[in-house]
This record gives sequence, structure tokens and C-alpha cells, in this order.
Amino acid sequence: MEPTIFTWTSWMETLCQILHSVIPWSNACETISSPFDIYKNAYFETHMMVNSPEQWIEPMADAGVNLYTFHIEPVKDVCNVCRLVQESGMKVGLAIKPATKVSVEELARYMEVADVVLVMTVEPGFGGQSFMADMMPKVEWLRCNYPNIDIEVDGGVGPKTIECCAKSGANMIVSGTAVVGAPDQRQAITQMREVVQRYLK
Ligand SMILES: O=C(CO)[C@@H](O)[C@H](O)COP(=O)(O)O
Repeated sequence: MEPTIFTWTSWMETLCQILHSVIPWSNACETISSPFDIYKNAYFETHMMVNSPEQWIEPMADAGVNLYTFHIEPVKDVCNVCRLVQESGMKVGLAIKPATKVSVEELARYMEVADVVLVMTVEPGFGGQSFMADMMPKVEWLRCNYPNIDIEVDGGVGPKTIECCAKSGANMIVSGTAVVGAPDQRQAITQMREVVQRYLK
């Protein structure tokens, strides 16, 4: 398990996360495929905040996405969507939002097919929201029961909140505003990665 810092900034080190709330959905696929011309070694995750994730699997796989993360709340047959994602060649990410009716314990039934679990620390919608520390028990429960799975946190994460996330067990970090607004973006990413590494040991 490695610390991975995902960030949404013009300076891509590891990943470009395409949020339909950030990019008008009409041209998301074109937007995704265009960075590949520039960032040939980047690892691309799409965080699908959509009601029908199965509808976008093929376009995202064709655009070159590596990790397809979708919210399980609106999906009736999660295992089927996971299977379709795997068959497309992408990794499977399962996301739950703060005000969800899905308990983190219910995720247990999908752990055989999931590669990543994303615990949202803001309500999906837009960047720059405040970090919700009361989401950390979900991360702690996951890390305690699934010591080797990748656990991602997303929303309000930055140098001031990274310690809380890493201590709870998160090893995949999405950071938007905190990196984009940092005077030194590389330093902000490096600092967060070092904190996560400290807890991974
Ligand atoms: O998915 C979302 C919001 O819908 C998050 O990815 C945020 O957009 C990340 O931005 P910051 O909260 O780090 O600014």
C-alpha cells in the first residue's frame, strides 16, 4: 500500500481527477482524453457523481481512465457495475458520501470486488468546502477491517487536515483547493505525502 496524493491542479504529478461538477459533463470525455497527450504517465481516476454510473463506463475506459470510482447510493446492483468496470479494464472505486443511507459496514459485501473505497469528507458538488472530521470513524472502521485496501478521502483535505486523515487510515488523498491555492503546489503535495507515509509504516 502506497501513499498516493491525487490533486486537481495544472501541475499533474500523479492523477487528474475529473469531476463532472468541475467540468461540464458535455465535454468531460474530451477533457479526460486531452491530458493524456500531456501527462502520459499520469494515473487517472474519475469520481463519478452520477445516478447511472454504468452509462459512463465504456466512454471513460475509452478515454484512458485507470480507476473508475462511483457512488453506490443510487445503484441497485453494485456488484454488476463493479463487474462491468473490471471487464472494461479499469480498477473499481466505491464512494460513499457523508449524508448517505449506506453504512460503511454495508460495504463489506463488496470488498471482494473493490480496489478502492472513497470516503467523501464533503458533500459532493464543488471544491472549497470545509473538511468533515466526523467522517473519520468510517475510515477507521475500514482500515481496521481491511488493512490492505486503498482508502481514499476527498473534500477539504490539505496540509491542515491531512494528519487527521492519515491517522485514521487513509492512504489515497484527493486535494483540490488546498493544492491549487498553495504558494508552492509541489511542497503542499510532498508535505501531505510525507504525513501519510509516516502513518503507513
Ligand atoms: O468531489 C469533490 C466535491 O464534489 C471533491 O473532489 C472536491 O472538489 C475536492 O476539492 P477540495 O475540497 O479539495 O477543494
